[in-house]
Amino acid sequence: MGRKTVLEQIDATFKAGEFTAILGPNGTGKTTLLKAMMGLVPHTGKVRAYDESGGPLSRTAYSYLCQLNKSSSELTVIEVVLLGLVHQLSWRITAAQEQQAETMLQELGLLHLATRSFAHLSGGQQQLVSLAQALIGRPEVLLLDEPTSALDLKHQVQVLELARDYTRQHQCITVAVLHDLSMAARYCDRLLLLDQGRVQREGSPNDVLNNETLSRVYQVEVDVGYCSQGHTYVTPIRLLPSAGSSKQII
Ligand SMILES: Nc1ncnc2c1ncn2[C@@H]1O[C@H](COP(=O)(O)OP(=O)(O)OP(=O)(O)O)[C@@H](O)[C@H]1O
Repeated sequence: MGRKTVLEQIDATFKAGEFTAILGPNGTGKTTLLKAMMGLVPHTGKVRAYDESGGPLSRTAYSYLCQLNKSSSELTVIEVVLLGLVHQLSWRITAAQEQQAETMLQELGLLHLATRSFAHLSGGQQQLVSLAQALIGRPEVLLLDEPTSALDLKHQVQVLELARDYTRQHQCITVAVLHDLSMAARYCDRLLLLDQGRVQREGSPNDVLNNETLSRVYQVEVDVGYCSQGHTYVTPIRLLPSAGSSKQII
């Protein structure tokens, strides 16, 4: 990025039908990795995606949900969702495309907002509508940057279940940047833990989430446990002395 190297020696493979979370501290290169996969930042090395026959996937097969920024767009909610079909739209929006957008909104429980101004929605509602936009084109590669950052618990579960189910049903390659380690463990098949621009650990939630690795990467003493259903959860205990004062922010 400019003359600054953000990521180094990233060697990762993402498989169709797998939901992968990218984890790691702030400023460590997670968004940059998604942007490199989208071809949005200059990078050396290669990012390649293949279809079932081994041919390269076209850019139109990718969908990218960027980090939440409150938008002042004058478009209505349904217009924002239809933009997700931008590669298929012509001068006229067909009734079928409009129906597709309504179905997508219905699936996310947002149909009642269809004619509202996108700018006047809450942050969480804008995030859900943006997800509808990302999904409507049935992407084969779905890149989600903190898709649940503005959502309450119910909507976090809804979004992560939807992303997981979509990934399996459509054999999509789905990669999401997440900060909630327990949610990542609950919904993702694979975790990729980044720190200082490098992959520190990757694998199943059980492989990646352990006290030693998380304490080292986040500088926080944590307790990694298993709930009665067998899911991994991470509870923070305290900042480690090497992390500095809790009053000093970044
Ligand atoms: N447009 C930019 N120009 C220059 N440097 C940038 C730019 N965007 C990001 N960076 C730098 O690249 C590094 C990685 O940023 P990135 O946004 O990828 O981190 P991140 O892991 O996604 O962080 P967060 O969890 O805070 O969203 C940071 O040091 C950041 O300052």
